[in-house]
Amino acid sequence: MSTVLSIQNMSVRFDEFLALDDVSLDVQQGESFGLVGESGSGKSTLLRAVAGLNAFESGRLTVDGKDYTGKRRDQDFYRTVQMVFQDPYGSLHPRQTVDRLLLEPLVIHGFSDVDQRIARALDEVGLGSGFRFRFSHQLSGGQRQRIAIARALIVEPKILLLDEPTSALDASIQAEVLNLLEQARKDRGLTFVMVSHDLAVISHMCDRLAVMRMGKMVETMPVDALRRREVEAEYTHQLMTASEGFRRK
Ligand SMILES: Nc1ncnc2c1ncn2[C@@H]1O[C@H](COP(=O)(O)OP(=O)(O)OP(=O)(O)O)[C@@H](O)[C@H]1O
Repeated sequence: MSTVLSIQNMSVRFDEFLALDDVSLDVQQGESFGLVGESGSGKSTLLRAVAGLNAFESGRLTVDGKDYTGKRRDQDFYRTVQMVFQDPYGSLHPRQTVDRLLLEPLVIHGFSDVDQRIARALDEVGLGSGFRFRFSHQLSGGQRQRIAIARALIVEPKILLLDEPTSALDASIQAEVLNLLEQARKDRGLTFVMVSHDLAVISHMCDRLAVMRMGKMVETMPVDALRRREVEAEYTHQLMTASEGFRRK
């Protein structure tokens, strides 16, 4: 396995507030890596710093062998890395058709055979060509999230950054979308970095995970260790207990 995403000693500051504090992480090609931690622990900040949506003030980011700094990202980056956000309502322009939403990234990255690619992308996310000329405001939350995933996959990236991709959806739809993502990962050999507040989702979807707290990485472990409750940090125990307590209710 080779490292496809490397973060070394990354820090992000918002004015005086250190939201990400000296975080390091290597993600291997084909791996599914989870980020968990309480609200405000810096999970989204880390993902957004990789994507260039937040600048990082120090540290090193290497993606597919190329170094990136600050917020600047080039076309290679967006061919390699795509991001799917939590809110399927906010992430798609409501007055654009599905066709237009899927065409845009293909044009930006200079793909030809756009019709076949759009048809294939819609099939892959289980919607089919009947959805092609719908406006995104005519779609349910789950359908929108499928389009957001299709839009990310259509440029054939290597890495998907997934920021709570199913937490805005109903439980039954959540499972469908997670299965769809897992299938796409298997079929395409994708690498995932996935943020979730839900340990069960991370346990189901990921090979390894990192626990974050107050901008720091508390511990990194294989998901098997989480399942066997073989965790080292007291904070990880607290997170596990909190999530089990919530589930029992
Ligand atoms: N643009 C910003 N300006 C100022 N502070 C910010 C900004 N973005 C995030 N923060 C702060 O950084 C901290 C980490 O936020 P972040 O969104 O990364 O947390 P999170 O772990 O993803 O939480 P959640 O699970 O609630 O999404 C929080 O205290 C947040 O208020």
